[in-house]
Order: sequence, then structure tokens, then C-alpha cells
Amino acid sequence: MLAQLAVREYRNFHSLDLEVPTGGLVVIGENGHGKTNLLEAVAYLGLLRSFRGARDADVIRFGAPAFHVRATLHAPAAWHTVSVGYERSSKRKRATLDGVEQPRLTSALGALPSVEFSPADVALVASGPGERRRYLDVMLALSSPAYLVALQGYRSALLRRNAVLKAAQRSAVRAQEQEARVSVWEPALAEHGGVIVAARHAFVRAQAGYYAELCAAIGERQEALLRYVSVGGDTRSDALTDPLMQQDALTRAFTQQRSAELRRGVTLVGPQRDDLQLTLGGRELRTFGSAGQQRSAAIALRLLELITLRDALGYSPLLLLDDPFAELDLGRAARVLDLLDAAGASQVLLAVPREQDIPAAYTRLARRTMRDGVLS
Ligand SMILES: Nc1ncnc2c1ncn2[C@@H]1O[C@H](COP(=O)(O)OP(=O)(O)OP(=O)(O)O)[C@@H](O)[C@H]1O
Repeated sequence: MLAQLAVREYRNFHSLDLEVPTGGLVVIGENGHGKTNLLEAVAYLGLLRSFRGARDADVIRFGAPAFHVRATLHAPAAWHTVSVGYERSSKRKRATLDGVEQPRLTSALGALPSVEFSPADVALVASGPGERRRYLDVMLALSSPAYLVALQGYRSALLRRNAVLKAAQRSAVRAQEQEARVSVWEPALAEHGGVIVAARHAFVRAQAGYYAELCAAIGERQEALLRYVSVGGDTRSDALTDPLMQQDALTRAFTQQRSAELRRGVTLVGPQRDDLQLTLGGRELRTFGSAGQQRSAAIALRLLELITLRDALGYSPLLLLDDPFAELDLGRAARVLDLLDAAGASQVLLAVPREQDIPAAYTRLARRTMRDGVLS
């Protein structure tokens, strides 16, 4: 539970202090006054980066040397205080938990868990596979330390293997020698990649049915399917969620692809090429879905994130609602609110442009007004 928030030099906030009641808070403000910035600052305490994918230097207030966000938390959160800061000149990010600076940033990951719903989530469905991989990675890393370790291990081995592949394109070294340099990274890639691919499959296997139910409950009449499509992984049904079988398949795939990868200068197989495929009535939502259908699928994915984190943490994460009902008809908006309620959301930060945009379910919450980065 978030109790207090102190934000310094973040986006358009010079110095902002906020008390958050147990049930949550509504922030009302016109476009461009800082509502999303506030939710982004809160989410930063869980993700240790911007949920909009902004670079750290870009979220520091224009002209300021550094930003700092600090929160006081109540149970069931694991920590009493969490803070994060980033300095422009040194490019250093620091996180503290209960006043102790963490030698490794990842120890502070998820200290204030939250899930954000915003109209911008439509990118989850409408954009390329990268957005959906990021969705899976954030959710699974926050729910499982083993996934986080695998993800870090995979990313660092992939960077190195790709660097060798790129260098090989300009080098005069014999092909055999080049292959040897590239293959050095493959055992680590296959091992960590096996964990990643199996965990992503396990998520889809566990949640695809619920995803279809959510889409139907929001108002879709056609069948909604969630499928994980892997490049290089084992696609046999009994192998999908088995990390060792996925590891074996990736080992084979890296070997098979190596010479093509040497020509192309990049790794062509592995979880960095996979997709979480979303279809409605058998057609890919990304290409054929209407704006409303894409919005509904994005909301269903966020609801899955909410329950996945809730089940992993043992309590409901903070809900950040950035005017999420803006483009939904009244019937859909009401059904989404019911689903949020059923998912057990407890504390809510809701940002809306006008008072009349506050849904009935949240009219009991305390209200603050945001103007030019200042709350009143
Ligand atoms: N690094 C920064 N330093 C100072 N101001 C910034 C920075 N980054 C963004 N801003 C300002 O933040 C404002 C946008 O705030 P925000 O995205 O929170 O809007 P909003 O209140 O959510 O509006 P909308 O309802 O349109 O989504 C803009 O005025 C922008 O110039």
C-alpha cells in the first residue's frame, strides 16, 4: 500500500508531496498538466524505469541535474520506504530500500508493485512483438526471481554473441575460428533461454482460457486466442513448459543457424524473436482488429498482469488508471470496472481530465487537482 509519495525534479514536477489514502486517490487535471507523469513516477518505484519507455535522462525535469522519487509504504508491502534517483552527469541510478542503498538495482525491482491501465496500452496489441515480449518479461520478472535471473543472463550473453557476430563481418579471421568465438555464448543462451521460453509458455497455458473469458466479458463475441509463438524453441505440447527440453531445442537451433547468423551479423533464433500472438475469430488482432477490439484485448492483458502479480505477491498491486475508460462505450467501461473489482484491486490511483469522467465506483475516493505539475 502506498501511503506517501515525494517526487523531486521528475518531468514537470519541481517538488511534489502527496498523501495517498488506503483506498486510493483521484487526480483531476487538464491535458498536459502532469497526470501521466505522476503515475509514471509511482510506477518507476516498481519498474526502476519509465513505463512509457522513456530514457532516464529524459524524465529528469528540463534543466535539472537529477530526479528523485520516494515512497512510504504500508503492509502488505515488503518495505517501509523505497526511493530511486538518477543523476544526469554520472548517469547513475540509485535505489534504496528502508534507507539502505542496494548494491544491485535489481534487488529493488518490484518494491512498489503496480499495474497501469491507459489508452496507450493499445500499443501492446497493435505494435510489433517487442511490446508484447516486454509485457511478458516485466510481469514474469516481477513474479519470479528465477525468471529475472534468466532474463539478465540471456540479455548479457545475447549482447556479447551479437557483438561477436557483428565483428566477424568485418574480420578476416577463418570461418572456423569465427564459429568458435560465436558458439562460446551458446550454452548460456540456451540455458537461460530455456527458462524464459518455458515460463512464457507456462503463462500462456495457465491464462489463455481466462484471457478468452475476459475478452468475452468485456464484450467480444468472437473467440479470443492467446498463443506463444517461439522461434527455435520446442513446439511439441509436452515440451512447451519444460526448461530443459526448451534448452535442448535452442542449443540445436543456435548450431543450425550459426552460419546464417554470421552472414547477417545478428542472432536469429531465441526468445528475443518470439511473439505473444493474439487472434480474434482466427484473425490476427494486430492487423485486422478494430480500434475497440484492440483496446479490449489490451485491457484483458492488463487484467491478466494484475492477477498474475497478485497471485505471485499474495496481495493486489497498486492500480494506476490513466483515464482508461476514455475511448470505451459505457457498457464496456462498466464491465471493465466489474472485472477490476473481481480481480481484487484494492488501492487505486485514477487520473482523469474532468470530474464527470470519474466512474461511479470511484466517486467515493479523495480527489486532488493537478495544474502545471502542482497538486492542490
Ligand atoms: N523532462 C521533463 N521536464 C519538464 N517537463 C516535462 C518533461 N517531460 C515532459 N514534460 C511535460 O509534462 C507535460 C505532460 O504531462 P503528462 O504527460 O503527465 O500529461 P497529462 O496530464 O497526462 O495529459 P493528458 O491528459 O493529455 O494525457 C507536458 O507539458 C510536457 O512538456
